[in-house]
Amino acid sequence: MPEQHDPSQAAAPTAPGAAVESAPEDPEPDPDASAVSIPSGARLVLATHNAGKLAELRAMIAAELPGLDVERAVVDAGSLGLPDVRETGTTFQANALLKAHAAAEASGLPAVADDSGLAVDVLHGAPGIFSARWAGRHGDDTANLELLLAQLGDIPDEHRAAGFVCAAALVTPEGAEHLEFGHLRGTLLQEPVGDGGFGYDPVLRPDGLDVSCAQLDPEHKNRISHRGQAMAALAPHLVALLSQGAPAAEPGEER
Ligand SMILES: O=c1nc[nH]c2c1ncn2[C@H]1C[C@H](O)[C@@H](COP(=O)(O)OP(=O)(O)OP(=O)(O)O)O1
Ligand SMILES: [Mg+2]
Repeated sequence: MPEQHDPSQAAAPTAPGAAVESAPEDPEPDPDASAVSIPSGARLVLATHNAGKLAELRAMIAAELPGLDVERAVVDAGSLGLPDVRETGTTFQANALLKAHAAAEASGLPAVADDSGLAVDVLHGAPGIFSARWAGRHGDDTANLELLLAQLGDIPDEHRAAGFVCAAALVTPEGAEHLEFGHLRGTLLQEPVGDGGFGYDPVLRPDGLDVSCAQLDPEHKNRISHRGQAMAALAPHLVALLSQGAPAAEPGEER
């Protein structure tokens, strides 16, 4: 009987940075081997499946690492085909670390993950880590926000203090971890306002401003946001990691 082997069905384990043309003739794939194909030039994985976060994280990394070719060097979990990680942790930091470890292990590249959410004072910090699934179904921003507004329907402005929280984790394939936090305090509006951003942006008015997060231009939001703060704190670690094995220093720079 001829051996059944369809190379198009085979998953190719790849070394970090290697472009794979064809599958190996190995009929017994190693279950531990990565089935992820890494585009050449990739240096960092953003371990998120949230398009809104991804756009913000890419812009932040471009701003923090001006020498980096972000288009090429920064890939995301979705485009690598990495599965969504079950967020089994009970804190933002635990879930950020879970997501970053999973992506770093699967890709062989350093990975950054963000676990974030909205914490409402009168709800003792809820929705918190349950922000993305507050209305029951994961990632339905409109349903989440409408449920929250309905729950707080009787609460007057002076008791609507809330804040975004972000834990950002950088994990290397060897398992080294860096974890940083950021917060953005504000007041929950009675109705959604603005059409920028994502998630709960239309219902949080940052302290000191008279617009919602969804009315800020992206640069302004990133400058003051929970995610912006956490990523700024992570930046020196990212710079140190990504400058390892980097080409040359700037002309004239002492080494
Ligand atoms: O700047 C923000 N502006 C508005 N809403 C935000 C923000 N930052 C987090 N949020 C909300 C969205 C989601 O309801 C939850 C994050 O949940 P979180 O599990 O961290 O992300 P996710 O599941 O959407 O994507 P992933 O886990 O793949 O990164 O908090
Ligand atoms: Mg999530």
